[in-house]
Amino acid sequence: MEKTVLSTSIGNGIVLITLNRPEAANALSIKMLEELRAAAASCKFDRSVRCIVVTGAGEKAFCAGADLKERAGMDMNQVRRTVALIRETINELEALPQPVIAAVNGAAFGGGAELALACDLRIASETAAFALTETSLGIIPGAGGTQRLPRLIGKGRAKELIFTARKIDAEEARGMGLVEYVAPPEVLIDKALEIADRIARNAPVAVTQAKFAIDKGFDADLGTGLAIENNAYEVTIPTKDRLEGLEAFKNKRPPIFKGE
Ligand SMILES: C/C=C/C(=O)SCCNC(=O)CCNC(=O)[C@H](O)C(C)(C)COP(=O)(O)OP(=O)(O)OC[C@H]1O[C@@H](n2cnc3c(N)ncnc32)[C@H](O)[C@@H]1OP(=O)(O)O
Repeated sequence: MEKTVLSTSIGNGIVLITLNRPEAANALSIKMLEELRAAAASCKFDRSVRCIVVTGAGEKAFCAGADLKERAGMDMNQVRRTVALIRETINELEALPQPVIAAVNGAAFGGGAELALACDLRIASETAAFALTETSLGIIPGAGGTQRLPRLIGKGRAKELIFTARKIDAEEARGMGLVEYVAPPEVLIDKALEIADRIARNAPVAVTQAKFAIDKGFDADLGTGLAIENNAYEVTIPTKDRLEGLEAFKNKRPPIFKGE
């Protein structure tokens, strides 16, 4: 049976994860969720992985969210179980120690938008569109959308998008701070990989600790956040990479970081 998630190591510690159901707008079937979970788990424990890029196969959709055809045949308990699977998979992707970049190549609707929201950075194709369509389907965003969207773009804008289920294009998304960059479709992956490569060249322990400090500190009060930052900094002090950074600076050469 064809894989619905392709995980490809493309060198320099970068892994490209492709949602691969273009004929179904890359909707999150149970099989795809299980494969995505497995792909995330294999990155989590692999110290050689320094950055992950997630994209969708085809030109039309990044991810159309929950598989609504699969859902149509489910009873209420199966729906609960499937929504929990979507939520957990997206949470696990967010919790990866390495940075995760969404290369949004087309429509990111419902759970697809929520997947993008759980990534650390979002690069959108000029042809991308975003929407939390759930209220138009009689449900609410159930995979973090009601929580991550207001944290990213503010409560009022998030409420407007969620209450109206309005679709926005890539430029509007950028204006709101929902995406960091917009790129022409033909260079979207190159742009995402360029950023991934810049990240992958930095000291892995430093990058993962910076992610940890930002994510864990973001919702805390400032004092707690600064204490989290201090602890995260402490982790970098005994590393060989810190000494390599100093040595490379002294010798005016690029550092070679090993993640130790
Ligand atoms: C916790 C999470 C909750 C949720 O995620 S709720 C679901 C939220 N998702 C949506 O509201 C998206 C619904 N889909 C769409 O709006 C459109 O589709 C797209 C904009 C994504 C793509 O539009 P276009 O390029 O015109 O293609 P197309 O003909 O509509 O779709 C291609 C094939 O993909 C199937 N498909 C699209 N979305 C889903 C989906 N979410 N679940 C299952 N199948 C989907 C279609 O039916 C069709 O298939 P066929 O060719 O057999 O007619």
